[in-house]
Formats: sequence, structure tokens, C-alpha cells
Amino acid sequence: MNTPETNTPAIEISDLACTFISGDGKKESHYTAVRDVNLSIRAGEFVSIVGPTGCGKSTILNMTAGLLKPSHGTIRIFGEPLSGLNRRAGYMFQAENLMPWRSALGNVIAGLEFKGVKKSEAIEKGRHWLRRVGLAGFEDSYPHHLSGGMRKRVSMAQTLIMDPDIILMDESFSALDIQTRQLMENLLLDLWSGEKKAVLFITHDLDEAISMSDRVIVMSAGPASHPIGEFLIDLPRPRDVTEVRGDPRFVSLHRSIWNVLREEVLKGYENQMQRK
Ligand SMILES: Nc1ncnc2c1ncn2[C@@H]1O[C@H](COP(=O)(O)OP(=O)(O)OP(=O)(O)O)[C@@H](O)[C@H]1O
Repeated sequence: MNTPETNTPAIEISDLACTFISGDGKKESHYTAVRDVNLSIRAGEFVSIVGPTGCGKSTILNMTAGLLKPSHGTIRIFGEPLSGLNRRAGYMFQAENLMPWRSALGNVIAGLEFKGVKKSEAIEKGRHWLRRVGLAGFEDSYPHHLSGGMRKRVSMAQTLIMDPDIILMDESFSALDIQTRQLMENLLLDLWSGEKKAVLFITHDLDEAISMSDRVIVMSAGPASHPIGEFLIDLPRPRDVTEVRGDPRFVSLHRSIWNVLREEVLKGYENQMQRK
């Protein structure tokens, strides 16, 4: 039987808007990046947001992380209105966020140490998570001795060791070469299938979105960007992100989503050029 907690959406975004105000006080300019955003993500669901460049994907993610305050609307996390940092979420950015002066193990356990977990317990958990991301034996290596893919694995362990109910990922793998990227995507799916966290995944890459997600949301071009399409990805799991791309259903989903996305991408470029 489901508990009330599992029936409640992990993330519920209602009438969300974000207007950026810039200027020096004498001359202000307002830019509404997103408006009328409504989105609900179940516990354990993997949802990707795709959209043209500058449509506000990161803005939505930052508001869901509690790093940016909405200008309008509400975000509920497991039913509770979000105010301040989203403490039920772990966040993985595109950029490197490892501390260069700490070893791989030191980086992985930093969050637990900050929370006051006993050192011996944190180390045991850290070793366990490094093993799970395929980095057993690299506990004492420093970030500058690790490849980009290995550093990403450390970041993943660093996020998952905190056991968040929600994982927020912003273009997390886009800086990696294609082979490493697909390895990381499969690793993430593998870990996710065991842990069943809610994942909100932002990407430019439609193939990546389809191959990983339960649902793909398409955003309109900005300003005042909002979801304009929602596609259920009914591909069987477990999935291999490379193999699934050859599935005829993948190809037909790709075509349907791209039909909606293509026009927005063109509009997005035009709008960006006009703002220059
Ligand atoms: N602090 C800010 N002040 C003013 N405008 C901003 C600010 N942050 C973002 N914007 C604008 O808001 C819009 C949405 O930005 P955001 O980074 O969320 O888009 P995105 O979809 O994640 O972009 P990309 O796909 O290129 O990463 C963009 O046009 C951006 O220029």
C-alpha cells in the first residue's frame, strides 16, 4: 500500500514565473524568463526538460533547488511549500564542483561531515559509494589526477551518498565525450533503478532525454517560456542508452518530440539574436 508520502508528488510546480530585473536603479530592465509553468513529478519518476537555448530550463531547476526565488507561483516538495534551500534534493551541475584539495573519498564524504556524521561512518559510506560508481581503488586520488568521466563519477557519489529523495541535474554530462557520456548515462540509470529517486534532468540533447526518461517535457522559446508538450516515454526498462536508440519506438518518439521542438529552437535563436 502506498503511504501518503508516495502519493504526494515529489515536486509540484504551480503557476511559476521568474522575472529577472537588471540595471543600476536609474534604468531597470525586466526580463520574464518563464511564466505559467505547471509541472508535477512523482516520487521515483525520471523527467527531462528539453527546450531551445535560453528558454529557462536552468531557471526552473534553480527555483526547484531553492537557489532562486520565484517571482510568482509555488513549488511544493512532497506537499510542503518550498522556502529556502530544497533539503530533499541533491544537485548536479554541468561544471566541476569538486574540491581540488580533497581526495576522491574526501570529496564524497564532505556533505556527511558537514552534517556532523561520525568520521568512521562517513568513510565507510564513502568507500561504498565510490565502489558503486566504479571507483574502488581511487579513494586517495585527487581530482586533478582523475579523468573528466571519473570526476563525474565522484560528483555522482557525492550527490547520492546524501540519499536525497530528489536529484536535480543540469546538463550534468554535456561536457563529456560521447562514449564517456553514454557510460555515465547508463550508470545513472542503473543507480536510479535501485534507488528510485525523483529525477529532474535538464538537457539540450533530445536523444539523451528520451533514452533516460519516463517523461519528456518540451518548453517554448522565451520570453515567458512554459511547457508546450509532454511525452510519455514508454520504452521498456532496464534500458541501455546506446541500444535503445535503435528501437523503432525511440525513433517514432524522437520524430514526434522534434516536431514540437524544432520550431521553438528556431524561434529561440531569433529571440536571442534580437536581445543582443
Ligand atoms: N540573472 C539573470 N539576469 C537576467 N537575465 C537572466 C539571468 N539569468 C538568466 N537570464 C536569462 O533568462 C533566460 C533563461 O536562462 P536559463 O539559463 O534558465 O536558460 P536555459 O534554457 O537553461 O539556457 P541554456 O539552454 O542555454 O543553458 C535567458 O534568456 C537568460 O539570458
